[in-house]
Amino acid sequence: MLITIEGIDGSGKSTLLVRLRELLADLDPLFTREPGATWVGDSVRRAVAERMDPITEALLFCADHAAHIDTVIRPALDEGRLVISDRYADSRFAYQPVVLDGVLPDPLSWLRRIHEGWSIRPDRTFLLVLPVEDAVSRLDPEKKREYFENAGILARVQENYLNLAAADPPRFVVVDALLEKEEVARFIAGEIRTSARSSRRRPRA
Ligand SMILES: Nc1ncnc2c1ncn2[C@@H]1O[C@H](COP(=O)(O)OP(=O)(O)O)[C@@H](O)[C@H]1O
Ligand SMILES: Cc1cn([C@H]2C[C@H](O)[C@@H](COP(=O)(O)OP(=O)(O)O)O2)c(=O)[nH]c1=O
Repeated sequence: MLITIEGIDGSGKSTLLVRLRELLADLDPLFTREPGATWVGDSVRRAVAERMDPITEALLFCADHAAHIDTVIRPALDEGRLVISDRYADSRFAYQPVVLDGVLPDPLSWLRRIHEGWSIRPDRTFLLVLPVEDAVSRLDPEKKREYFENAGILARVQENYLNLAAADPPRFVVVDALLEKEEVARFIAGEIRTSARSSRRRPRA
């Protein structure tokens, strides 16, 4: 079963993942992430840091996804493991339309098309949602920021995420990321357990 965790920068994904490792240890999940589960992720980070053109950036994120599926996700799912990914395809569908706005006529359709036929659809996606000002105030002022990490861009990214969730309610669980950390983690861990118990075969995209 494939579970993905999504949300804007500062929504609490990394914090949640640390706690899920403890709370779900008995299920022996494989924890992974995008970008950066393979060396292709280094190219993505470089492209983002150098502000390469948006098409190059989107295709590199996509290449990272393909390598991630091939080397990490598919082998683990084939072994019947529970896989939990910190960001996945929905990050592309939420972030890149903002970056590609004005570059392509319909960025979301283009992004969906280039995932078709090979990407694996998650069984469940937990989307952490909070007011953008709260997310920005949580970001570490000492850490170098990607250009995505500004309130104007993140507001549009979060709107895209909410539209994705509204279009696919069986898959998405929208979680209030302002709740106390432990409450967020326990709720999501409980939902993953329930899904893991009831899962039979995993559907593919
Ligand atoms: N539920 C929460 N309530 C308050 N602060 C939180 C919560 N979750 C995370 N944080 C804090 O917010 C900051 C950003 O969280 P982080 O997990 O790094 O977010 P992300 O990985 O989504 O960018 C960290 O300082 C973290 O301790
Ligand atoms: C996976 C993915 C991430 N991103 C963005 C979200 C983040 O701002 C940035 C890096 O992701 P991430 O590594 O999660 O952020 P952090 O540096 O806080 O650990 O890339 C995209 O724009 N598209 C994508 O497909």
